[in-house]
Amino acid sequence: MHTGAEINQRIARISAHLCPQNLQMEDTSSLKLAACRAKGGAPGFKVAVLGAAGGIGQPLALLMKMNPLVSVLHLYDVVNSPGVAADISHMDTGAVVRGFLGQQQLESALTGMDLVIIPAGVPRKPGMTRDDLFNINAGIVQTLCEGIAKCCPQAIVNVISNPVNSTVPVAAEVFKKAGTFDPKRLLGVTTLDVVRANTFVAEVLGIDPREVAVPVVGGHAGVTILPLLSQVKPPCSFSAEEIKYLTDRIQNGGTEVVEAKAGAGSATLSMAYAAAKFADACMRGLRGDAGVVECSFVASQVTELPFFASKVRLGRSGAEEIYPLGPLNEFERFGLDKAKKELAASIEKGVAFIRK
Ligand SMILES: NC(=O)c1ccc[n+]([C@@H]2O[C@H](COP(=O)([O-])OP(=O)(O)OC[C@H]3O[C@@H](n4cnc5c(N)ncnc54)[C@H](O)[C@@H]3O)[C@@H](O)[C@H]2O)c1
Ligand SMILES: O=C(O)C[C@H](O)C(=O)O
Repeated sequence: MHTGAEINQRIARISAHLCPQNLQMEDTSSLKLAACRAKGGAPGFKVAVLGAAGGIGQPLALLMKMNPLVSVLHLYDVVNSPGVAADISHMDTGAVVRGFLGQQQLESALTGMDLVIIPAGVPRKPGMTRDDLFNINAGIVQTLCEGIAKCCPQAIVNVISNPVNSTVPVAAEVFKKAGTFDPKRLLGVTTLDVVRANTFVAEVLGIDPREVAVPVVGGHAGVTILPLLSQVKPPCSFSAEEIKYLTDRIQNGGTEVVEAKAGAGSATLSMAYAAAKFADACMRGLRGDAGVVECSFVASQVTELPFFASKVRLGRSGAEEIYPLGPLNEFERFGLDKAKKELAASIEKGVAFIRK
């Protein structure tokens, strides 16, 4: 026999699980119950996806729900997140899913998170550059990072929103202003460039892309995307024609998808795959795994620029080691000079947006 109070508690717990987006900030009893559920679940990391109802956000939420390293998954958006959360929450994997809708629930979405992934923002249409997204997306990233600084300043932050070359500096400035900036914990996601490079190089070599590792350095837009084809693993050589073809295709992979989608957005599925791969690497680093190395756009001293993408070793505190670029050939040195010129302006634009 259950008492009336026990039955009420059980109903509250089930409804918090089914409709977690309905939880109010002041509804502390439901929040406590939801927290108990999380504690009772599999050990792992608490992850928030901001922009979870979007083209990237939805498949990324699905992939994070499938990741055994995730114990709690918070899905935040300004539209449609309750539906996405309800849908994803029916998957019989370990992570407890909660949805959060609108600015008034941002703080609840962020509190206690270990890893925050940001794919919120508008995507490109044909004819646009990533920089054309700056005016809208910089403001979105600013608001979300202000929430992170307040509610989970220790979290690892993965920035996907474009233009990454500027939104990462925006995020850094927000954190500096709040006194919470830790350069090791702020990572711009450039994994899609590496994923594309591995795929296109494997096609040319006629081998399995899973056997290929191409370092891609610099940034995440046009000529700032610099694949180091002289450092491909397994070691191989390319003709001058192949180098030109591969470099152009890797640098314009995003535009290739934007044009193919013909106004319906930019890469979402391959991006969700890339973001999930990078988030998994971040969590393996947080767990203390050795030798977790990925390319990422981070605060860096590898060049004279304050931010640069290169190989980083991910550990318990984020990007614990940033590797130098290694020997570059003449083609790559030329590409690096071009990349740095464009990157300097994009970084400055992001910094100025907050310091204005
Ligand atoms: N880093 C990369 O390699 C990479 C790759 C692909 C796309 N992107 C970028 O990712 C971003 C998202 O792309 P998408 O295709 O998912 O776009 P989308 O329009 O499909 O989804 C964006 C989502 O963000 C949400 N959003 C808008 N403002 C928000 C706010 N203030 N708080 C929370 N959520 C908010 C929207 O409601 C929407 O659900 C774009 O800026 C795009 O350029 C980056
Ligand atoms: O190209 C875009 O606008 C989206 C993204 O940056 C990509 O590389 O696919």
